[in-house]
Amino acid sequence: MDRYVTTPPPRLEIRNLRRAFDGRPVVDDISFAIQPGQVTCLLGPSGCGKSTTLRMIAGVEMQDSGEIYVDGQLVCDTVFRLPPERREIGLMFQDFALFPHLSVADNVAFGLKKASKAEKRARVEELLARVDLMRFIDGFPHQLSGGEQQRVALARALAPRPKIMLMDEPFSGLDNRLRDGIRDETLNILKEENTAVLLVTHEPEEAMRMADEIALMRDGRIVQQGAPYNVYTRPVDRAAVAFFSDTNVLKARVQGALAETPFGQFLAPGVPDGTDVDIVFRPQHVRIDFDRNGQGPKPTATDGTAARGVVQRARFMGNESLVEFAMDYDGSVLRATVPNVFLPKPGTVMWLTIRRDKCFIF
Ligand SMILES: Nc1ncnc2c1ncn2[C@@H]1O[C@H](COP(=O)(O)OP(=O)(O)OP(=O)(O)O)[C@@H](O)[C@H]1O
Repeated sequence: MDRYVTTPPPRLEIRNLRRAFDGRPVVDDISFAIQPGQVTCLLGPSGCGKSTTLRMIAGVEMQDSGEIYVDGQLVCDTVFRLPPERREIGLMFQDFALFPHLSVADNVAFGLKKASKAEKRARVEELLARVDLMRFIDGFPHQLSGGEQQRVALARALAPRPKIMLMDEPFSGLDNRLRDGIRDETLNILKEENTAVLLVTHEPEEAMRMADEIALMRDGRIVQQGAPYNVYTRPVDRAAVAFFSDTNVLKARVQGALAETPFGQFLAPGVPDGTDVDIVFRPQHVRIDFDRNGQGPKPTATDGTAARGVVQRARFMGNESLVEFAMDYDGSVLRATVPNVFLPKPGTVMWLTIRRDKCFIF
């Protein structure tokens, strides 16, 4: 019996990928790996280098340095370059453009160059059944809705059994209600096919919904990588918090490992005396209490001291209400969200506390 258990190499691995345009680094030393059946999301604002990374993996853009491996085999470095069509990579982009003059069946069969007629037909039928579109097999793209076209595009991309699927904002052309369903369905099919998926998006909700792992990108670099829960709850910096949600910021100076604020003291272990810090927290972690004869709630260890604020504006957002307060201590605005309907009148005096365990100090 074999005494050694070897772990297979990742389905896709990129090492130290770099690309500059006109001397400006656009992809700046990016490395990551994706296993079969895993969805990794490159998430970041417009222009941070997501699409360029994807294009290098697809083979339509050359890197300045770095390597790309599929199943442990070198696909591309600065000397060797496997042509795009031999990389066994499927592509899905926002403007997925089915071929308008080809039938649905011929669109799906497009990448099956080497297969026999019978094999092609079998694979086309299998995939169209999988995306629940067999009834359109002899139809043409213009007879399909946007969502149906998207599902044909998925079937077309999957037909040659790619090892890796690269998706660049593939759902952004669809309207909201349709999008959730198609996203989930696409994800199920990709998982069943055991495809490694690299999805590019600038929408945190999409990344949280789809990804097993998020790689947060900024200015050509990956600033944080991990499971969505970890990236959301343990952000590396203020911008990483702000990328996922609205934020509030308190400024404070540290003395004796404590940051003094109108909401009481915050622990700042290891921060040198005299350092100015930002205490960052999300609106859902602000607690609101009514004013009782000019008093707020008593200080507690978990919520600190209450600070007095006056309601400026309250808006109903569907699942929650967003209330903006002008704070007494310096007139700055803090935002709080409250589940369901909570619409106090502008001018109402209230007391705010902040959940200590949900704050980030940078
Ligand atoms: N061929 C090119 N020549 C010059 N600059 C380029 C080229 N391709 C991309 N860029 C620049 O590189 C930067 C990153 O572009 P890229 O498309 O990778 O970003 P992105 O994160 O995908 O953004 P978006 O979500 O808007 O597509 C941008 O500033 C872009 O203008």
